Amino acid sequence: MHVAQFLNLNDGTPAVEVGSVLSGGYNHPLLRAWQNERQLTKNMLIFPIFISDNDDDETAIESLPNIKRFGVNKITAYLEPLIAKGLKSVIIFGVPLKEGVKDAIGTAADDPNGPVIKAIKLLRKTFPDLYIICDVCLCEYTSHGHCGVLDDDGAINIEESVARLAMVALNYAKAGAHCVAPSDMIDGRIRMIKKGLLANGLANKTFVLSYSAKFSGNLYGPFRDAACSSPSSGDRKCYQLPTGGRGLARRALKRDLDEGADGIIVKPSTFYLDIMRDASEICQDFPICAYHVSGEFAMLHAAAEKGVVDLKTIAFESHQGFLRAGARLIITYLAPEFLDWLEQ
Ligand SMILES: NCC(=O)CCC(=O)O
Ligand SMILES: [Zn+2]
Ligand SMILES: [Zn+2]
Repeated sequence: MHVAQFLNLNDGTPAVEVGSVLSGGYNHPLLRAWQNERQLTKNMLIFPIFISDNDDDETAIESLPNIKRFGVNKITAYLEPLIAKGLKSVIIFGVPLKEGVKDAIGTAADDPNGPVIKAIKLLRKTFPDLYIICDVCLCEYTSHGHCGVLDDDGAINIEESVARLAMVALNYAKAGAHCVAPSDMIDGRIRMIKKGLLANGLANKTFVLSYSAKFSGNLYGPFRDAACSSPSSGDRKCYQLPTGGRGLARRALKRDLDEGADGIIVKPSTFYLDIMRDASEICQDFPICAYHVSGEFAMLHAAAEKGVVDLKTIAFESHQGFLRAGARLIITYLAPEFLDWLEQ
């Protein structure tokens, strides 16, 4: 019996109508590629690198699979094959390991002989086409491990923090960084950084990529192992956003654009796709970057090791999700793997 008769559809309409059939639109691999709002490409990948002040350092980080901390004498040999495979950009995190180098204002952050400034100069010279982003924060360099300068009562001193962060950003730009990315989340630093760059003739040469929507939470643990940057007391909840703070994130995104950000970061990524979507509306004329943070990366590896997921498949699924939500750049520890996977 015809299905229309069986269902008592006596009006002569077929059971499946013209507009019901979507599958004809994606029944071929090429058609599925056409459905992607954006295809993941090598240009989108930004690889985090940890540079310590031990020049010969090459240390594996247990909680960050396949990721090592390098000294300046070891980093170029590590990056060379990745750049040959198409890596276009890195974001540098400095790690001071030497005894006594951390202080209240994070002097080591922009020490001319410190790891970040040395790495910027070395990478600019060795890899002229590599785009160099520097994370700008104080937490790796302060004795208290907070992201700014503190008052006596332990609260962030906004004025002093912002001034110090702008100084660090300017020194990175002067050393040759193409982009500075302030991750501290302290109010007003984007405007001050822009002012400093402008006053020194560097505003037109330096991209300010603001961590505008950075949430405090449980996903930064492996990074803190790598960068040795856990706060010695308290937490970062008074400057990083609370998990439920969608409205705060929207306000921070608008504020940072007003202050002159050239691009923005949403961090972490997987659990904050709504924020990424918000950012793609609020910052629609700006590049939006997802930061797939250390805890997210470690979770994917752990699940893959347990056989719960396939690493490559889940990596594409998660990163494709960031693009779908509106991101156009991705800071990811999976960059080396993607360079291989995107060749296959
Ligand atoms: N500013 C960098 C971080 O706070 C952590 C990133 C990560 O967990 O990968
Ligand atoms: Zn910090
Ligand atoms: Zn941070």
